[in-house]
Amino acid sequence: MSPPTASVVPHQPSNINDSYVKVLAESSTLQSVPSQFTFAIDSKGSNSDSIPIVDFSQLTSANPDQRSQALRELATVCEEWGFFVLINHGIPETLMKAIIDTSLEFFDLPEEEKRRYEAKSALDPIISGAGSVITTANQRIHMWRDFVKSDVHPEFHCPDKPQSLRDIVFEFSEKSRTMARKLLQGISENLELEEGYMDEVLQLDSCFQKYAVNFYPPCPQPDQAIGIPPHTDYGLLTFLIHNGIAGLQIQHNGEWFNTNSPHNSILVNTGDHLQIFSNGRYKSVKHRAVVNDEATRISVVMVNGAAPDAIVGPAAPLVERDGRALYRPMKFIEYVEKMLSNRLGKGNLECLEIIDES
Ligand SMILES: O=C(O)CCC(=O)C(=O)O
Ligand SMILES: [Fe+2]
Repeated sequence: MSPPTASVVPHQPSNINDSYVKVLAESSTLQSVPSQFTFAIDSKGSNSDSIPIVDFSQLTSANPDQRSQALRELATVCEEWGFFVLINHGIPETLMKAIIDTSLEFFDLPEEEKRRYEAKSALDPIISGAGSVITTANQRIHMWRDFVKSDVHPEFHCPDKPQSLRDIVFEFSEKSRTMARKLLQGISENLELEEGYMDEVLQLDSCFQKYAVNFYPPCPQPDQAIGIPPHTDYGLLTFLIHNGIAGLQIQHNGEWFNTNSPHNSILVNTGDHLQIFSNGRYKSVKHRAVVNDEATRISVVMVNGAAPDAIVGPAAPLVERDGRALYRPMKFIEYVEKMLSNRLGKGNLECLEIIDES
């Protein structure tokens, strides 16, 4: 007689709050949003033809007139929107597709594989899970999304599986870093800072980058759940691409706008550290991810920041020009830790605001 085969018991989360949203969404009996996810929201955003587009090839053009024009446009979009659609950026379409497809495969891995990266601390270099957040109203919200994140610079980390992920994420992070540096160079010129000042103060050669993937399964009641509630991002510039399913909304003049992105474009938003560094000139844009009842949406995000150890405060020449600093300086990585462990709670930027009592 052959020995009995061990019965394989699939991982049963001890508590529904532990469950991956993907597993929940795939359950054939799910018809409404479980109560712990309930977050009533009017998810219909406005559409606008005026969401800005920045042409990267003009920003890097050898033609000085073309470049000056592109720089002026960049200054306006950073001041007025904090968000733009980047086109002609030069990242190959094959790489964009590969990172979306391979990131998607991560969520099909066996649960044990994904649970290897469950967070032990906010600064773990690789984290995967399904997250909940505390809002300003002290409410715990379960977001309708699963995620995986890894730090990719200055140290490179990446989940072991899917096997091809490592090379793809490495290449994408390198290319997006080069792009981030060029955009920041343009921003630095627009802020009339001396060449090299920003690179040196923010130690951009060792800049922090995080790769993050958000996986939003179809939701039976999209107006009763949220992918990610309204928040701003830490860092200087966030890049985002997705699988063609809309869901990112940005706040502009108090109104929520749907973002759409032409084929092969990259969505860029300004982060808290750019607001701090620019002494409030460039606001970190508030955004959220809404869900839908038809198709799985995936977004691949690359956060671009200063070096982990760089102290980020308002740029000294701007403080001099403005007569005062609007924010207290803080080490980049301390801010990230603060934000991740209290994510989407009280605005982190508010903690650094210097109130003028004069
Ligand atoms: O998935 C999206 O569109 C938004 C993602 C996002 O805001 C984030 O990961 O911080
Ligand atoms: Fe975000």
